[in-house]
Parts: sequence; structure tokens; C-alpha cells
Amino acid sequence: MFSSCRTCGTVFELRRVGESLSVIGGMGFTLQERQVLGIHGLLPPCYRDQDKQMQLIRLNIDKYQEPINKYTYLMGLLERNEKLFFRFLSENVEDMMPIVYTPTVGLACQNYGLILRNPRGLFITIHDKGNVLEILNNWPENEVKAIVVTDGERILGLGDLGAYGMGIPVGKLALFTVLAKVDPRQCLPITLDVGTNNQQLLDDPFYIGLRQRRVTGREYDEFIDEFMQACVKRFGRNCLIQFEDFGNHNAFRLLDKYRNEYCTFNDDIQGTAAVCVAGVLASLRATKTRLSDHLIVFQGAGEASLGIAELCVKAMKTEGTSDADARSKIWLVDSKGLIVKNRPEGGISEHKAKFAHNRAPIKTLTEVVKTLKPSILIGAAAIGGAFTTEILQTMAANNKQPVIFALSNPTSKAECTAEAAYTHTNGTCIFASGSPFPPFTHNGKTHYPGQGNNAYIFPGLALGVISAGIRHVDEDLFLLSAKVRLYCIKSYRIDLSSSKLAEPLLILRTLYPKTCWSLADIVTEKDLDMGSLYPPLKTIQDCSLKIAVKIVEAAYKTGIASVLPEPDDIEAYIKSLLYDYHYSPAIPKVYEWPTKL
Ligand SMILES: NC(=O)C1=CN([C@@H]2O[C@H](COP(=O)(O)OP(=O)(O)OC[C@H]3O[C@@H](n4cnc5c(N)ncnc54)[C@H](OP(=O)(O)O)[C@@H]3O)[C@@H](O)[C@H]2O)C=CC1
Ligand SMILES: CC(=O)C(=O)O
Ligand SMILES: [Mg+2]
Repeated sequence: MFSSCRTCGTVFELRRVGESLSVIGGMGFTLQERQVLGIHGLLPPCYRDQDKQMQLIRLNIDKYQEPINKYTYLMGLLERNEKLFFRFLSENVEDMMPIVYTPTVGLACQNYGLILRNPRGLFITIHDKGNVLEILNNWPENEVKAIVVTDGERILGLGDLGAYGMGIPVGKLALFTVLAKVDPRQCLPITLDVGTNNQQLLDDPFYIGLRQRRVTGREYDEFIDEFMQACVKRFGRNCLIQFEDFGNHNAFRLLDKYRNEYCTFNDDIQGTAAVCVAGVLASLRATKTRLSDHLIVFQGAGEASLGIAELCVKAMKTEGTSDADARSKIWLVDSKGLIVKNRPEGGISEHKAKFAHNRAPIKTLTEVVKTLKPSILIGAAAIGGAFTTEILQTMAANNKQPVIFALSNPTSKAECTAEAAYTHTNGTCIFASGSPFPPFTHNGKTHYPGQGNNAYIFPGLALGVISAGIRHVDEDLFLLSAKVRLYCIKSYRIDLSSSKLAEPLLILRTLYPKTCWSLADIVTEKDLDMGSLYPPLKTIQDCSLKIAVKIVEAAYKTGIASVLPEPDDIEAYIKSLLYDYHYSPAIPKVYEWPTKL
């Protein structure tokens, strides 16, 4: 026998294991609930309210030394008691985000076969081709509004992890709820298993995916097409489909193929660009420069780097710089060296070619930095430690305040640590990283590195898209998100309702990135002095709501909202949709009759 109570936060399941009946869940049921539900006696007599349970979770979490054990414990909690899990994470974002997200989620993915207890999400394999809709129909929730999908080919900077990559959609969607209060029942993590080329996984006795090499070409494309169509059939046109950690060769072309047809976006290209450019623009306040004054070198020329590079071009153009001049200030290094025209080694895709300049090739990043003398150095190539002491010292020698972003995840892949960045630039650099680093004190000054991670964008964006029923994720929505994100850095001194944020999206279209420029003005000297280009994690939930409000307002103004009629009070409307992680009564309220009839 198996049953569950969906109205109560404490997941209520009666499971017959052999002949014994057990209640899966905590002791959050009151005596009355236990009697009405028929579970009285199946739990110890003690009643623990959610506050008490929170204390217990904290005690248990703190017992574990290793982050991976904390992750496993938390995933167990998610299985047992969803509301408690989300409350605990929501109220402990700063120390729990690095556990359920980067860096720990990377290690969890690498060991998924070992730590997986109850699988979460949908696994659709290439052998299900022709029947994808049937698999989606097996998902028990009908009101799915957001899907995060991966094919596991480029999991963080860890490469092809095949079906083990499921940890990423699960983690990203947990952040939808933790950071933007999207109802977890509206979220669906999906892994499209087309095989893996990772021999270690193919040999791993605990591997959970298909033991075959990746299917590519037409069969792959038809499979993804079928998946997209099936999602719309099952969950409607408004269902947001977030592509996450696809291999580079698929990510760009799938985005180009689907961006105008579906409610979809690629987080690694678009979300990353928004958050990184916001940080770069904020750094200009510290350096008191224009973006066009800078020369930017990227280590990596993939999804993240090219997305950011294109958005930087847009930002420079609003400063009056021509497209050609803007591109001439941006240089990218890939696995074959500096991207230059007619490079003998080749390997220059259509997207990279837009940044291929006329000059002799250079092989190493060290030589590139010494020769081109960039003022901004951005790493997104998953080569841990690529920003060597020599490179960092060269950046410091050539610039008063070098801007250094080590965006690769997880921490082991970061181009340098915060400590290395501050130490080898003698405390002069402006630093941000994809995975979190603790504050670092150098020569008596404490620096607080910001986390340049797309997690600052996608949860609020998703909440806005879901709330308004937006059918198409316009590029401008990212710009709007980036803009609000930066406003949120100092939202306590800005009246959002009367700010320029109320401008309709159409106006934004023409104003951006001029508008983006103004965002950098919001960061105070004190913030910059502390080294923070991004707001503290503890403000991220509030900011996600603000992003959503502005997206919904813009959606109604520009007619891209499909939820009608337009609510009078948009913020109140969004708040009414938000997930509440507190328990609701497990049994209906008892109405009292008047004493005198
Ligand atoms: N902070 C954040 O929010 C985000 C961080 N990231 C991180 O960025 C990293 C890269 O992701 P993504 O851009 O999507 O990956 P891609 O696979 O799309 O790109 C990787 C790039 O790195 C290049 N590369 C590989 N080896 C070297 C090398 N030795 N020297 C120089 N370049 C090299 C590749 O070159 P080639 O083209 O020749 O193969 C490619 O251009 C990952 O670690 C990921 O976790 C990604 C998204 C968001
Ligand atoms: C953060 C993220 O999306 C990545 O590293 O892939
Ligand atoms: Mg990603």
C-alpha cells in the first residue's frame, strides 16, 4: 500500500514494506491529524513543529564535515519532507547554496550512481524516440511550468557525465524554489540520455544511464525536436524550457533553432552573459572608465565566453563605439590558442569568427596577456589554475585595477582562487568567480569576492516568465533581469516603483545597454572598495521577486503576456503564486456551527 498527502508539508506516505507499515515523514503531524489520517501510533507520541524540525536539521547538517555528505543528507530530506527542505535552504541560502549548487553539486554528479537514493525527475533516452510524449505523460504533475533539461555532455567544467548530469537540473530547479519561490510541483528536471562518450562511466558498474556512445547527427536532432514538441503538447506553449550544460556544438545551434519557436533559453549562453556583463559594468565604477576603454581577453571561446563577448559588444556600441571597433577590443583564446584570422590550426566556428582578428597567432594565454595587455581577463574554459601567478602579476603590472573573473565551475576548475587573485595583484584586482570563495584579507584589507553566476538571473527570470505566461523568452528579458539585478545591489536606496525600471520593454530594447550603463552607478564606492560586484547572497531572494515583477510589468505593457486579464497589482499577484514552505493543515479545517440553530 502506498499513499501520500499532498496538502501537508510533511510528506505523508504510508508504505507497506514487507508486512510492516511505516510513515515516511517527520513528526510534524498533530495528534488530531494522526487520528484522522489513521496514522496514530505509527509515529512516536512526540509532536515536533516545523521550527523544532529546523533545529534538528541544522544539528544534523553541522555533524557532517564533508560537503558531499551534507548534499546527500539534504537530498534525503528533499525526498522525505519537501517543505522542510525548502524552508531550510531558503532560510540558510548563504551556507547551503554551495552544497546544493556549485561547487558540491559537481562532485555529487560525478558520484551520482553511488549517492542516488530515489531518483528525481524524468530520464528520457534515445530509445524512447517516437514515444517521448508517453514518457512525459508518466510525470504525475500536470501543472509543470518550468523544465530544466540537460543531455549531460558538458556538466559544469567536468565534461561529459551522461545521465549523472541529472544533478544539475535537480539543483537548478531547487534554486527556482529557494531563490524565487516557484512551486516545486511546477518544476520538472529532465535528462535526455543519448549515451555518453565518457569511458570511465561506461565502465562504471554503478552508472545509471545508457551504456552506449553518444548518438549524434540526424537521430539526435529528431529526438530533441520530438522532445520540444512533446513538452508543448503535454504542458502547453507557456512551459519554460531551460537548456543547461549541453555540449558547445549543440548549445548554440539548438538555441538558434528554438529561440523564436518555443519558450526557451540557454542558461549557459544567455544567463551567464547577463550576470557577467552586469558585473563588468559595475567594475567600471571602480576603474572610472568606459567599457570601450578596455581590452578584454577571454580564456575560452565557448558558450559562456561568446555569450558574454556579444553582450559586451552591445554595451560598447551604446557608448558610441562601432561594432567593428568594439569587436577589435575583444580577444578570445580557445584550446588552439588565440583566435586570429587564418589560424593554421583552424577550429574557428561561425560564432568565434566574429572575434577573429588579423594578427599572428599566439599559442599560450601567458603570451597573450603579455602581448595584448588586457585590462579585463575573463576565464570560462574549465582549465583550473589557468590564471597563473605570472599572468596575475602581469595583469597587475599593466593595470592599476585589473578586472579578473574566474567563472569556471566547480571550484577545482576556477582559473584562480580569490586568494591567488588578490595576492598576486597585490590586492589591486577586482575579482569575481563562478563558484563562491570566502572573503580574503590581504595586507590588512578584507576583500569580499562576488559570485558571478547565472543563478543570480534565472530564478527571477523564470518566475516572471511563468507568472505572465510569456511564450517567448526575448533577449531583452535578460537585459531587464540584469538591470534589476544591479538595481537590487542597492535596492534599499532606490525606489523601484518610481525608477526607470517601469519603462516598457520596447523602450528598453532601444535603451539597452545604455540602461545597463546606468546600473553600474548603483554600486556604492563602499561595495566596490570591499571588492563586491554582486549583491550578497542573502538579498538574492528579494531581488528575484523584483526581477519577476519588472518582467511581468514589461510583458503586459508589450503584449507578450498570455495570462489575462492583467492583474491590478502585479506584485500582489506574483506573491499569491509563490510557494509557501510552511506546513498547511493535513486535514480540512473543521467548521463550527453556531451554537443556537
Ligand atoms: N559562472 C557561471 O555562471 C558559468 C560558468 N560556466 C563555466 O564556464 C566553463 C566553460 O563553459 P562553456 O563556455 O559553456 O563551455 P564550452 O565547452 O562551450 O567552452 C569551453 C571553451 O574552453 C576552451 N578551452 C578548452 N581548453 C582550453 C585551453 N587549454 N585553453 C584555452 N581554452 C580552452 C574551448 O576551446 P575549443 O573551442 O577550442 O574547444 C572552448 O572554447 C565551465 O567550467 C562552466 O562551468 C559556464 C556557464 C555559466
Ligand atoms: C553555472 C553554470 O550554469 C555552469 O557552470 O554551467
Ligand atoms: Mg550551466
